[in-house]
Amino acid sequence: MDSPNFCLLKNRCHDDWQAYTQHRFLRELADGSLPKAAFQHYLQQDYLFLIHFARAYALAAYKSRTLADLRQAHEGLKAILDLELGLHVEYCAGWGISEAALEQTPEARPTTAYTRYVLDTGQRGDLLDLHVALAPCVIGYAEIADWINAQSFTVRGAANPYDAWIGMYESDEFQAAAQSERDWINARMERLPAPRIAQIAQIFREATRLETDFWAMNFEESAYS
Ligand SMILES: Cc1ncc(C[n+]2csc(CCO)c2C)c(N)n1
Repeated sequence: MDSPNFCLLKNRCHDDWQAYTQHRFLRELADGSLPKAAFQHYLQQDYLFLIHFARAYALAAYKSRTLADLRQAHEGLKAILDLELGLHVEYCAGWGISEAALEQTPEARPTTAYTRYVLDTGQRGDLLDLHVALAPCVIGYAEIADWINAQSFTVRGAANPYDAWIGMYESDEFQAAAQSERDWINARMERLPAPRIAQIAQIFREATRLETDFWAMNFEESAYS
């Protein structure tokens, strides 16, 4: 039998993974029909989300025993601060929303739920628990960009207002970050006993479901904010 690896985590929550990575939000983003208000809500919440995820990578750095693990955490932190947040600030500036205003955005409950789940899982568990809680995000967005590009209904270029978002997650930098995260998790899963696999599969599933809520909230803003 093959040794356990990242694919096993996805297979154990196949339906949840599909619900997350092929969500209605993404279909509409891909063909450009997503209402602007839904995207704006998403991006503003994601700004708050990324600040907490940067803290989670800092926690991963703190929990690292080796220089290699420290560098892995550093890469995640850098990608958020130097790349990802820049897109959010730029989109929002285009809509007349300043960074100061972004910081004042009230946090929606799905944002609180997901970010604090990852931070709590990381504090309670070890470095593998933390990376598995982060995996749906890092690896999921890279797979989502590939999925979007493979769909016949996808519209790219100036005709799609969300083209820059797709462009960021299909980029070599993000695809490489996702691959490095897959490799890191694969190496640590190789000799894990079944009960430990079951534990991390549960974490992966929970984080995946919280990602789905993060898409869904943008269509039902009044229920959350
Ligand atoms: C809700 C939500 N989930 C995932 C990402 C994507 N993402 C967050 S941190 C990170 C790795 C380092 O940049 C990636 C790819 C997001 N932006 N928002």
